[in-house]
Amino acid sequence: MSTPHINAKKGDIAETILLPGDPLRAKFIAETYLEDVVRFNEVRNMFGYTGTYKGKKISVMGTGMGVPSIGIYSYELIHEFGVKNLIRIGSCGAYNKDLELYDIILGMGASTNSNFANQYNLPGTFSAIASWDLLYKAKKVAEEKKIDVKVGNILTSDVFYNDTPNVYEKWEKMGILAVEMEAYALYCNAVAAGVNALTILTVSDSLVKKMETTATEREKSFTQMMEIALELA
Ligand SMILES: O=P(O)(O)O[C@H]1O[C@H](CO)[C@@H](O)[C@H]1O
Ligand SMILES: O=c1cc[nH]c(=O)[nH]1
Repeated sequence: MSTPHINAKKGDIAETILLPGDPLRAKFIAETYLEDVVRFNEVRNMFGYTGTYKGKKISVMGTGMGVPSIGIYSYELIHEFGVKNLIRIGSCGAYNKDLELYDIILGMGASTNSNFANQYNLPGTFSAIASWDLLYKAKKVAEEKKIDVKVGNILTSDVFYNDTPNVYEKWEKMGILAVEMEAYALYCNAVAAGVNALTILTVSDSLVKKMETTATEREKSFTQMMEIALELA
């Protein structure tokens, strides 16, 4: 049951999958946390792995950057491979002044400047929200692990390098905690198919404080977010 983008058979991919944007973050998670790992995808170097974590089957795969990319992968995972729980684990830029590097956010909802939801021909604006079950579980896991998490609205942006200076201040005024580039599409695809999705983010940089982590840190050091997500299988 291969697709143009995923060279795997149904059954090769677990019902629960972690989805970092970076395929090398997927490789790191598979190598660091999973047992009995099999790589099920390498098309376009978008590595995907299935293994077990504490005895439970779980997969992890990169999604690439941006709404179109995660739109493709999440749609195929849901509709061709029967995936039921899709947990994005991404980096984000803080809009809120109280957020520090490495803080963790659970994306209860995603706002956007993307037109992804136009395809549904809705007579209004669609609010994309996380699965309550996954959100609730992730919050409980974080509490058990004594990891502080912020829960709230995030922005899924089509633009990384924005030509309009300080546009983040308008979103911050509306309670947006941080910006990333995929959650809105993931939530749309999940809810339209009746499956579950959640986005967990680690603050990789702050637009307010003008601080940032390195590429290697983004690949390998956001382990608290990974460890929360792994418990959701
Ligand atoms: O770290 P990932 O998961 O890729 O997430 C964020 O990082 C990328 C931009 O650097 C975008 O994909 C954004 O959503
Ligand atoms: O989309 C993103 C991700 C991380 N940091 C940002 O500033 N934007």
